[in-house]
Amino acid sequence: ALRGHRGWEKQWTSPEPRAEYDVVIIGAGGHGLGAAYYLAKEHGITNVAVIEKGWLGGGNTGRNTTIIRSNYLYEESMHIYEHSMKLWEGLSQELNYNVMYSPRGVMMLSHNIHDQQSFKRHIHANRLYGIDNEWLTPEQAKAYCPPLDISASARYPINGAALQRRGGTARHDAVAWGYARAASDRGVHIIQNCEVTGIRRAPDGRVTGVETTRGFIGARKVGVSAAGHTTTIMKMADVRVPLQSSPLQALVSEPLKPIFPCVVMSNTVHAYISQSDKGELVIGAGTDQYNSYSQTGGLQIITHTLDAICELFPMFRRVKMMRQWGGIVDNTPDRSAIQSKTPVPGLYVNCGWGTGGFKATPGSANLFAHLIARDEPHKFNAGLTLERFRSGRLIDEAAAAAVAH
Ligand SMILES: Cc1cc2nc3c(=O)[nH]c(=O)nc-3n(C[C@H](O)[C@H](O)[C@H](O)COP(=O)(O)OP(=O)(O)OC[C@H]3O[C@@H](n4cnc5c(N)ncnc54)[C@H](O)[C@@H]3O)c2cc1C
Ligand SMILES: CSCC(=O)[O-]
Repeated sequence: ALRGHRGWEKQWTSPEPRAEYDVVIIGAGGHGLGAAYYLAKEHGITNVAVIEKGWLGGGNTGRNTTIIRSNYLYEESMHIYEHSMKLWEGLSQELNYNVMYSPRGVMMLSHNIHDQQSFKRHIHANRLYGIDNEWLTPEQAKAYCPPLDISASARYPINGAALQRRGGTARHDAVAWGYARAASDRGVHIIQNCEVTGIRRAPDGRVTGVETTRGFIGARKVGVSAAGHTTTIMKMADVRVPLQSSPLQALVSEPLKPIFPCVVMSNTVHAYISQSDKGELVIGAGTDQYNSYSQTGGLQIITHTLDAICELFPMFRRVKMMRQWGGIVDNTPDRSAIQSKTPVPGLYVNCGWGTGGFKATPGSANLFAHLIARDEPHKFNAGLTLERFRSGRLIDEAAAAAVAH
């Protein structure tokens, strides 16, 4: 129950933009809204505006399959995803908004010796860092998720699985709404239906504000948190960012009685599945193989994914699909995020979360706020620099990305 339930009055204000703010954040997704909240709450910076071209939460934050986990390979990744996981565990209380965090377990299926070696490497690395992750035999995987077909005649044989029991799901809309209300309560302005069309700079190169469809808005600091649209925005400041924007699709089935107890993912067959609290099977696919800003995607991608789901879980072969959609994900060459200062003084960028940034929402927001407020990274996001693509100090998480990207 929400403490001090507020009835149905407005959840957040929708003010006219001021002429100037201390900080402007471009993008009212979970990352941008959360960063504004933490700027106010942890750094006392409340003269902040989050500028959103559409409606808050309407981007990937409201379009994802809500999987949360921290079982990545490298220390830089484990820092930020585990920081996030710990924030997820207390987020409903922090925001006084039920984000429906559900640690039901995330199980990554192994189909061949390569999968097995890769997952066991992740398990050992995670355990060294203090992150829970364990190897299951096929029989143990079936016991944890009874609908799974582990028979020897299965189209995609299973030789084991990696289980993170603290992994799970959360309600994506609620995360955006919770951060928006909490930020707004602390004086942050959320300016929706206001597209950023330019980034203005002073003669010495420093950022001075953003051009928008509702006029110029001045700011000493600008944080870009626009996911699939990052490259087009950073180009407004002559900053190139190594991202590929492409569609990632998901779909939901007709509602069923509770039948699916956890999250199951398969890198090899490009499919993952969970069941929402409304009873729908929530199914995700790999990315489309082309760059695009369309929030749709190719039919062949989801039919392949449904083939895989039907082979892994034969009992779902007669279930009807109800709705399909896509988002535009921003993948970096090494499949790790960028949270960094830029060559433009006062301009900061948070991007590259690709297909896996929902799980990072609270951690990323918290650390992006730190970077903007202090003009230097926290130790947990210090490795996520734009510079690494020049130095070659990459953080290769393609295997942990979990589906074909
Ligand atoms: C189908 C799908 C499934 C996914 N599943 C998972 C999952 O299970 N687990 C997981 O961890 N991750 C998942 N992801 C990835 C995750 O959704 C994203 O990485 C994450 O939500 C990004 O959050 P964000 O706040 O950075 O971006 P967004 O929520 O996309 O917010 C960016 C905002 O910037 C706004 N914007 C863009 N350009 C401008 C402009 N010029 N002016 C003003 N505003 C602008 C957009 O309108 C948008 O609202 C999935 C993504 C998709 C598409
Ligand atoms: C879209 S893949 C979801 C994840 O990274 O756990």
